[in-house]
Amino acid sequence: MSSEKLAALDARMAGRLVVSCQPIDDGPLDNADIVRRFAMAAVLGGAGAVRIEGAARVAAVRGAITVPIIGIVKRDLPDSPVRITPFLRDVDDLLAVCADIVAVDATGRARPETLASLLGAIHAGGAMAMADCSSEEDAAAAHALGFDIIGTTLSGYTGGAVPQEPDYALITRVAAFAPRVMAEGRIHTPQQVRLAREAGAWAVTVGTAITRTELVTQWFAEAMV
Ligand SMILES: CC(=O)N[C@H](C=O)[C@@H](O)[C@H](O)[C@H](O)COP(=O)(O)O
Repeated sequence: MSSEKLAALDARMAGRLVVSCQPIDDGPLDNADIVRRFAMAAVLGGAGAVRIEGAARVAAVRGAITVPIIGIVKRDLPDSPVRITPFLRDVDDLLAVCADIVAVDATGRARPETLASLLGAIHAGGAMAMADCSSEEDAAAAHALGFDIIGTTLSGYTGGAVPQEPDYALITRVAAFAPRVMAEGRIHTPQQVRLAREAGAWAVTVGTAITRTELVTQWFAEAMV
């Protein structure tokens, strides 16, 4: 990506909070108009960008806000564990509705289309590319391929029990070689945002703690000892 476009990305997103507006599937908030309103409320609260699932929802949000949109498509595939934007047609759909950034699963797991082809399509469409990684190896490979933003999104989600805490160590390790590390995953409090920034995050994404009301309510309900 050109240095001008990267500088523009830094100007809009470096040091900013990103709000992932992905309600729980099939829950009462799982609705395009609610996602649009979550995004508008996030911007009012100070978000520098939003992360939105599905081309139709990106389109709904696009008309309501001017901050960058990170677009993804989530799929449950029968023959691959890759869920986030697995296909070129998903990239095309997100580009068609003007996602500024397209994020894709960048783990080394079996996948239907190559990471290089997804990256090529994102850049050919004029968007920025974000790699959702699970490990330092994923991040190094994605950085070498030319992804603009490296996310810790999938750390803890590729096998075994999901940890409680964010993966600060991974943020630090990736920030040692990549200029734009998105801290993402299990960041639930302002203190955790601060720690992610101290670990070297370029920007920080918070989802569940802002837009999954059922889970946040559960945290509080369970504290009612
Ligand atoms: C692992 C996976 O599929 N993560 C997804 C990626 O889009 C979302 O379900 C997360 O909500 C998002 O990454 C934000 O994280 P958190 O909700 O923990 O703040």
